[in-house]
Amino acid sequence: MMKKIAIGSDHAGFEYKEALKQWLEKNGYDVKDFGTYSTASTDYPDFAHPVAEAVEKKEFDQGVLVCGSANGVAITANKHQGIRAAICWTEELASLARLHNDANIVCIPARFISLDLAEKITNKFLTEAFEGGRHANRVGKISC
Ligand SMILES: O=C(CO)[C@H](O)[C@H](O)[C@H](O)COP(=O)(O)O
Repeated sequence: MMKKIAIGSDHAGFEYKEALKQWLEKNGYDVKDFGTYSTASTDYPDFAHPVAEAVEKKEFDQGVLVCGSANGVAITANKHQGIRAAICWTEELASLARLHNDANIVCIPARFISLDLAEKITNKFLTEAFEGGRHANRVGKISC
């Protein structure tokens, strides 16, 4: 079955978000775009909250959020109880975010990495599975 992915960005992440959306569709993912829809200046919580809420409600399997540094979208998404949003700037970090942290949203820093690397990170994040075991105990202790 096609994996359902929620994607969103602010103005700083708009171009990468558009490119990642195309890449995801080309690679067989079912994608919903939560905006923004242009490079006009915006506020990242307006897009990070809807994506996080949709993933939290399990309407989507995973999420992709993009902003300039990835800090804003990650901080916002992690306010949601059911969300583990991870800032990833290497493929190995994306891999570890899945294997060890069972992260469900990948946060891409568009102003600091190439688009090619952003695609590789997204691919790694969406294809790795949580290892469970000792990591499940730790993930279980995150919520307060
Ligand atoms: O990186 C971000 C938040 O963590 C945002 O994408 C913004 O780009 C950043 O805050 C800078 O804002 P600006 O209005 O683009 O200067």
